[in-house]
Amino acid sequence: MRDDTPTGDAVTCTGLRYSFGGTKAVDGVDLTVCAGEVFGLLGPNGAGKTTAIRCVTTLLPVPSGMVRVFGYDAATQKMAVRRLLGYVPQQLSADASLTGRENVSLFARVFDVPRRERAGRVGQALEAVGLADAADRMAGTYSGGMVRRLELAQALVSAPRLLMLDEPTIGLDPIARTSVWEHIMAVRAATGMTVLVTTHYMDEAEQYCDRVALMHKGQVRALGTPERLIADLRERRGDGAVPTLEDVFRDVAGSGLDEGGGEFRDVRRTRNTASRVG
Ligand SMILES: Nc1ncnc2c1ncn2[C@@H]1O[C@H](COP(=O)(O)OP(=O)(O)OP(=O)(O)O)[C@@H](O)[C@H]1O
Repeated sequence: MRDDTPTGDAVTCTGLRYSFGGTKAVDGVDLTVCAGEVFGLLGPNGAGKTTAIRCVTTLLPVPSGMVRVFGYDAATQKMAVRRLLGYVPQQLSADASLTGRENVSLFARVFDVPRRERAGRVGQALEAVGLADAADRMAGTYSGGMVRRLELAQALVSAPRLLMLDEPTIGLDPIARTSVWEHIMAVRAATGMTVLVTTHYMDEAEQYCDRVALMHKGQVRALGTPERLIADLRERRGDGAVPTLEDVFRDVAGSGLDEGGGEFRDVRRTRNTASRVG
């Protein structure tokens, strides 16, 4: 019998590069996401986070370097990689004119959840994100936090081993942000899935991520547990003050962090995402 249980590290990127014309969006990224951890890819607008994770999802090709997901090559074994993934993109992926249940059912069909298991799995996914009671309402009537949780259910219905979330809490109020994270963490605790998340909310990363990579201008400038990165900066500064993860970021990114903060396209996309869930 074939054993499909994925083994080894969840994600390995080696020398990953991706350019849009002359723009080096990802400029030589090396990182490993261990199985079962919550890994945060952090950085300001335009740092290269979305491009990097799109390469991992196989939505973008890997023109240079290597990306592996549980050992499968994202360039040559796309379908094997896709079968292991759940992905919540920044752009809206729920249909406002369908109910929550219909939206999740659609994803169950797309991801080939066996017909006889479908209704049960859709119900479980909605339950897992706290939407069981609202499942038969139109998604158009949901609050921003509920829409994000619905998108989470869509990604969870295929029981992914690796859940990838691009800015899952952008534009949400603090209560809705906490609720999204609590549901992610509960599913992760129940299933042992790996979570790879991009965010520019340093406080969330500090609270929920086991390890983080700080990206700036297409490169990983620091990588480790939030505690280690903070302790290292504290030691370097030697003034007794306890820095935050944001201080660490400013330290590794230098003054570049304040210059512009991404191109117009990046800011506009962030605003669009924020306003459609807000
Ligand atoms: N489709 C595209 N065409 C041209 N350039 C792009 C495109 N998508 C991204 N870029 C550029 O690539 C760089 C990295 O963008 P990317 O979206 O990966 O950053 P990000 O860290 O995810 O930003 P954000 O937080 O705004 O999502 C930026 O300079 C951006 O302008």
